[in-house]
Amino acid sequence: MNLPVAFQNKYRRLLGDEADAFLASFDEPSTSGFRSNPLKNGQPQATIEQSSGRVPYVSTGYYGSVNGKSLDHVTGWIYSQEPSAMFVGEVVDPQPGEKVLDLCAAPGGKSTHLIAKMKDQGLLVANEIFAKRAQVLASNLERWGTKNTVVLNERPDSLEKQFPAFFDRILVDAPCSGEGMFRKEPAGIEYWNENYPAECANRQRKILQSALKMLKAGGVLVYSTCTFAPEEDEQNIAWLLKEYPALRMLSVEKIPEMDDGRPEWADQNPELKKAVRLFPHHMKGEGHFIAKLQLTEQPVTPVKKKHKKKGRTNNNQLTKDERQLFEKWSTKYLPKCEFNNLVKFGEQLFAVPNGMPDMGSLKVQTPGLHLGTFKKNRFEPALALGLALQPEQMTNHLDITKEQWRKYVHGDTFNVERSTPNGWYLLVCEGHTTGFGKVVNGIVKNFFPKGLRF
Ligand SMILES: C[S@@+](CC[C@H](N)C(=O)[O-])C[C@H]1O[C@@H](n2cnc3c(N)ncnc32)[C@H](O)[C@@H]1O
Repeated sequence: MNLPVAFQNKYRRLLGDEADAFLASFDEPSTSGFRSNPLKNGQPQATIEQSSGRVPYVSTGYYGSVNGKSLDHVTGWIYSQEPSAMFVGEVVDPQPGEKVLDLCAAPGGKSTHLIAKMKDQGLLVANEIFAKRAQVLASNLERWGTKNTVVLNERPDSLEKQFPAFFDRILVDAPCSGEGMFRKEPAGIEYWNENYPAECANRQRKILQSALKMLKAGGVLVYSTCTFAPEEDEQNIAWLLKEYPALRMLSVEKIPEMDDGRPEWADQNPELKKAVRLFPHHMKGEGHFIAKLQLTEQPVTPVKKKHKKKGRTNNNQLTKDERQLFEKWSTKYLPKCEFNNLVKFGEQLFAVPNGMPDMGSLKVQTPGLHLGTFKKNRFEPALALGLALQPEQMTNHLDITKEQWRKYVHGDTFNVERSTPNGWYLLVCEGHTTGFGKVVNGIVKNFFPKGLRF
């Protein structure tokens, strides 16, 4: 790989004897991987059989690539993620019932991992600053089948006022110079110059300042990058520890192939050893830096008074007729499920997770579980609801063949036995809930969203 000379010189200076092995690793093929989804009702056997083994530090992690059109992928039984990035979710280690923020979340590798570790209990706020990327994030989380995730599309400093000292854990998986992505995306090398890591470090510090205003006393902050640059890694953590005396480093349990953080690449503070470096010349994966910190006391920054924002407008409230329509539908088809905090955005119905404060004027991509759409006098269930259900939760579920599933994702109708009663069905293929279909006189009408068909 054609690495810039200044890049090579920098890492020769930093790594000494190890530099040859480090620089040679850029000529090796990149490593891919995937995680299985414990929120679903089975194991993605078909994909696991194609894998080349388990990732030793993530119980749901495997080495191997993913077919984006496979049943396992389309129904969210797996998420494609580079193996060293998988360690971040393990370090965050969120617990069921907690309030967690993933501040730089798209496309959703870490968010899907975090909500899985939370057993989909509590609240995950997944935020992404760029609108297009926030859409991709929402779509990936929809496939994953989460009920307790809100997707926002905000700048970190706009969130501060809405969530003062609110979260138990915050992940800042920061935008960075991406040196660990050079093997996968060699085009990234073109952006690199000697000053680029320092520019990224400035932006990262601003994001960290916002994050700290949203962390509870006793809360945990995890900072990660996919770059090797000390400016963005140890030097940013050294800066945090100086700037915020109420922060302390927490140890990260490492496997032998993982490296300690390098105090000598920052201000010599030995605490920096508690951070972890994943290097591509020491282990399988593209590389990462992760540091875990705890806020020991009251929030370090004076919490700004929450501005009184306009509450949810009447447009978000359901009319009596709509409420009755949904209740009738859910009593018939989902008698064992309970949906709280119902809100409407346009004609779309959502269940907002418990514990989510008023969203005021925030840019909301998805305010919770998308239940469906009101259409004149009908309620039409959403794909997200279908993907968040277990087959036995729905009164009617229909086992379909792989061939029928292919017709479904292509947007076609297909036939079932004429004696099948009319009504809504959760379509289940080889144990995977795939979405809804409506049986009308032996024909399954297709409700797979147009934009996702293939
Ligand atoms: C390393 S990526 C996140 C990857 C994601 N956590 C995952 O695991 O899939 C960093 C993200 O930060 C976003 N970003 C860029 N500039 C930002 C800023 N100034 N503040 C917050 N996020 C930013 C990028 O759009 C990008 O989606």
